[in-house]
Amino acid sequence: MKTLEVVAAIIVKNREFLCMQRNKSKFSYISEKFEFPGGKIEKNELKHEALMRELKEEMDIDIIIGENDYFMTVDHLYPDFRIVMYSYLCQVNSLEFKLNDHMGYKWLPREELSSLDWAPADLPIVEKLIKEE
Ligand SMILES: Nc1nc2c([nH]c(=O)n2[C@H]2C[C@H](O)[C@@H](COP(=O)(O)OP(=O)(O)OP(=O)(O)O)O2)c(=O)[nH]1
Repeated sequence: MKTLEVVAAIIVKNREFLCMQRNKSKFSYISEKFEFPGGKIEKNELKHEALMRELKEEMDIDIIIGENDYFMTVDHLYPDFRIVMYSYLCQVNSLEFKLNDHMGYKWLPREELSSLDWAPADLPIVEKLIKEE
């Protein structure tokens, strides 16, 4: 089975988390689900560099992400592929972004994160965010 290495950004502003809604997909289990923005790491890319590139491409966001912002790794088996997802936590004071690649978004406080229909691989991240305070 194919393994995808993915990076994702947990962006926090005024104690609210940026939750992005994926577009429709042929894979029902990720279609229109919520996720943390990011994408696949390309060959020879460092993880935090891949994440900055993806945020620029998908949302026109310029933020600096460093190895120190690492939050957790999720290893999840979907029916058609496996993903290993490295997440990074980024605090911002203000943020403008575009929806180049998503159908919508929500800013939610920690206690409301579990109300969304998340991509299954994101659930361990959401759980850890809810527990940490
Ligand atoms: N970016 C991101 N991907 C996630 C999350 N949760 C989750 O299961 N995924 C899955 C969905 C996709 O199968 C894969 C990431 O692919 P992607 O489509 O976002 O990445 P990409 O921009 O590099 O892809 P592409 O459209 O260029 O092929 O990881 C998440 O929180 N963020």
